[in-house]
Amino acid sequence: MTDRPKTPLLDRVHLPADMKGLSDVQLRRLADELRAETIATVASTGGHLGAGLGVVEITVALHAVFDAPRDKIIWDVSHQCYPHKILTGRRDRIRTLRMKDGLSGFTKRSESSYDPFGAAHSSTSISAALGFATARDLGGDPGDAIAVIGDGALSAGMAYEAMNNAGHLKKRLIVILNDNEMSIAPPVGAMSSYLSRLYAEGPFQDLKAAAKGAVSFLPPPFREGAKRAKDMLKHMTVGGTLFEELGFSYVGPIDGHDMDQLLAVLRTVKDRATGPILIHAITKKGKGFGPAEGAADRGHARSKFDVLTGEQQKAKSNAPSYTSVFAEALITQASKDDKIVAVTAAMPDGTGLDKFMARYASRCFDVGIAEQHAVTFCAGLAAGGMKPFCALYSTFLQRGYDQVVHDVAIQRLPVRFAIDRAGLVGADGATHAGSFDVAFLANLPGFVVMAAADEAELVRMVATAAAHDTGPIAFRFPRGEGVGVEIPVDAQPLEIGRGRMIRDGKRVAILSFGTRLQEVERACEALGAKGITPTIADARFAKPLDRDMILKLAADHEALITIEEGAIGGFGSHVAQLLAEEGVFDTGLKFRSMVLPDTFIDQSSPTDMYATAGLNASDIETKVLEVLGVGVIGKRA
Ligand SMILES: Cc1ncc(C[n+]2csc(CCOP(=O)(O)OP(=O)(O)O)c2C)c(N)n1
Ligand SMILES: CC(=O)[C@@H](O)[C@H](O)COP(=O)(O)O
Ligand SMILES: [Mg+2]
Repeated sequence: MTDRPKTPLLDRVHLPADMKGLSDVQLRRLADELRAETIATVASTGGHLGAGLGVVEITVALHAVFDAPRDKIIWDVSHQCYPHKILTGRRDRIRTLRMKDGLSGFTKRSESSYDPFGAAHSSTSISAALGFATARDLGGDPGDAIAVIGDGALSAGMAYEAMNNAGHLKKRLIVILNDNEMSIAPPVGAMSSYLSRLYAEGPFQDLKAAAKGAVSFLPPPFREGAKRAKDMLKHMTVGGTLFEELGFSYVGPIDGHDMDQLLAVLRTVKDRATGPILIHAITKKGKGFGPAEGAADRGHARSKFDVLTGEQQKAKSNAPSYTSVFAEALITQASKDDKIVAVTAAMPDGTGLDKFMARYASRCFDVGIAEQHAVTFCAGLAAGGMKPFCALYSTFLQRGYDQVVHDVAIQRLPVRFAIDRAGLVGADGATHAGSFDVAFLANLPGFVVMAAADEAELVRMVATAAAHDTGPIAFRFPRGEGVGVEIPVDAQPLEIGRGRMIRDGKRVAILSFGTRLQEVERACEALGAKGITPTIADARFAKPLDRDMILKLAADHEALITIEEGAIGGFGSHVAQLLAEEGVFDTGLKFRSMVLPDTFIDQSSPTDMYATAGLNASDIETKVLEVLGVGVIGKRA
């Protein structure tokens, strides 16, 4: 391919195969264009910005040297995959990122053969890559397996489980440690300090032999830059690192933005690697976009923004976010009780614990991306006499489930689970939906499980959790803003297992668990115009259930409908179990349970996702009409 400076290279590179004839100079130019395209894309779509900007050169170098999709490039978390998507046949749809029917914000097997493994939760890449490498050696899919994992993701146990196994299996496996000295927040932990020391401690041992080889084995089109590569390779380290002790060859640290270094190292590794090898690349999160580089989170995630100034579009809302209401309520409780401590797994901003930390630094712990540890750490804190609040997103709590069962529930330890991002979250899609926590917590003996219907209820539930000392307790609340209700100043603990009546009506009772209550009220307004006035109740508790209230609702109405922002097996199932056990169905009660459907719902706005789920006001209205046998049902089967 001849270099024509006026034509953007990116317009000629639709797939990695189109990069194969490019010179190293052209590859550098391609990286610059890719960075500009990534910035322009996220400016128009919003999404994860900083991580992608940090791996632009790594992305170009990987696709130039390796042969995807035959070689499997596995991005950890995969929030950094936008440049990869642009280079792998998806540039024409890149401005649909994270939108309904658009590209996912993460890698997804069903989206492209260049995404060999889907991700969005962290620290899975080395395990998956080792799986591919092992399958290959057993006669499965051929090709190299390359995991690209961040320094933040390296705080999770899974990454070590994978390295431990890889060091033992000794399969050819390539891991690129993308070390930008950032997680979402500044990284924490001893491993992070260790990586910083590796980075800072040079000069390293010579790798002269490999350097020599680096020049000689390069095919003619790639010889450019080889001299520099040779010089650079002299300064890399071999031996003595933790990774070497685990059975990996360690190469680095290298400058992950220097294309010459990257190309030389990757070509050498591609040519010579026999067992597991880890390439330590130092990068900058947000690289090349001033407003991201200069931001505290290095541009981790952004709403749509102005490319020139970096200024982001602001959400229009007068109500505070549930997260901030939780944080303030926890601070209030902590000011009255010095046994209260709080734990986050690498999400201080996302969970609001950054505010708590600013106030009570010694009582707040960021344990890194380590949800399993967070749960058991809280169990230990509780056993030691503290009152731990374990603040996790619903979707990430999934990772700590055995710890919830084995370390917390069986020992009846009073760990308080503050479960943020409950229900459908929007643009992050199915991987981040908080769908399952009610189902997997409410079936555990002795657990108290609550859902807040609005921000005032959330404050009451924080007070309830603080006061509950006899066993585990959880409360869930959604992503985004509250409804603008008045927040109680001196919130009192709720009576455990007591729901509340919202309004009395006739014929049908709707029993809501969580923030669908607003949709229920909207539906009932519309039904009122049709002469139907349902009773509305807020269950507050999925466990223990308010048996008296539920049995009375069942006795006083011809139909009972439950609704929740969770999957089958949650609140509605517990109500059904109660009604069945009490013989209520034998008396002819009509019962419906509105839950998330048995499918993973792709990204869209939360409202649209709830429409897909059939849980919006119009769906509730339709359900009431259907159960009462009234009106025409045109909307949904
Ligand atoms: C199990 C899990 N916990 C938390 C998160 C939220 N999360 C997404 S990216 C990220 C930081 C990752 O840091 P790093 O691996 O260094 O990548 P970088 O963003 O710096 O490129 C976190 C905590 C997650 N995706 N998965
Ligand atoms: C990739 C990841 O897991 C996080 O960055 C997540 O997208 C954050 O979600 P919130 O925006 O809801 O905090
Ligand atoms: Mg990082």
